Amino acid sequence: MSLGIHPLIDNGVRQGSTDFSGGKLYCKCSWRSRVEVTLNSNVAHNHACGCSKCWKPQGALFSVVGVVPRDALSVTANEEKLKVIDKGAVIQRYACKECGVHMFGRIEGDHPFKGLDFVHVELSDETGWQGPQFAAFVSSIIEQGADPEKMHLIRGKLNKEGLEAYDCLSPGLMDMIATYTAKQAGTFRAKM
Ligand SMILES: N[C@@H](CCC(=O)N[C@@H](CSCO)C(=O)NCC(=O)O)C(=O)O
Ligand SMILES: [Zn+2]
Ligand SMILES: [Zn+2]
Repeated sequence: MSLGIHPLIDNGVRQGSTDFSGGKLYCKCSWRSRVEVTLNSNVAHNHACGCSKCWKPQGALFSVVGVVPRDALSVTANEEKLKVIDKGAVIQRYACKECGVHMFGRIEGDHPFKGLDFVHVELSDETGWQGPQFAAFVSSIIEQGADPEKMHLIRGKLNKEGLEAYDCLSPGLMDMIATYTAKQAGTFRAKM
């Protein structure tokens, strides 16, 4: 049985190159009218995400999404085809109105990840992008119809491909969120 986790994971995760410094992402429209996003940076914290909001390719249970500094991202063709799919979400996801692909997600309000844009490197023809490092929001796939009884198979496959399976974010990202929250609360480094 093929679990269809994600094309970048199903047949083995490929790690990128450390000296890779970015490339272009394209939506799925024909080349004449496709939205083009240029990244002047590799991604970081690249991960499989099981949440219901991140864009997934057809048939995949997970999205693969990483971050770049906001200043490293520019829309370089057909920007007028982009629209924010949910203005109420923390991450404002800019999708192509025609093919539906999410080209990037941006946080505008106060947030620990403000300044980072969320992108899907599978939209690039280039190799060298950081490979997926872990899986986040794994249990959330149940909300989209996955069978709870099959979750051990999903987590097993993720682990087999070297990805730790978390039901929220990775410890590194959770620490970033908690550090931000502690600074806001005035409790940062108050103990130990
Ligand atoms: N069970 C929910 C979880 C949604 C969720 O909190 N998603 C995270 C991760 S997205 C990238 O890692 C998040 O930060 N969401 C903020 C946003 O999407 O605006 C579900 O599945 O919907
Ligand atoms: Zn498109
Ligand atoms: Zn997500």
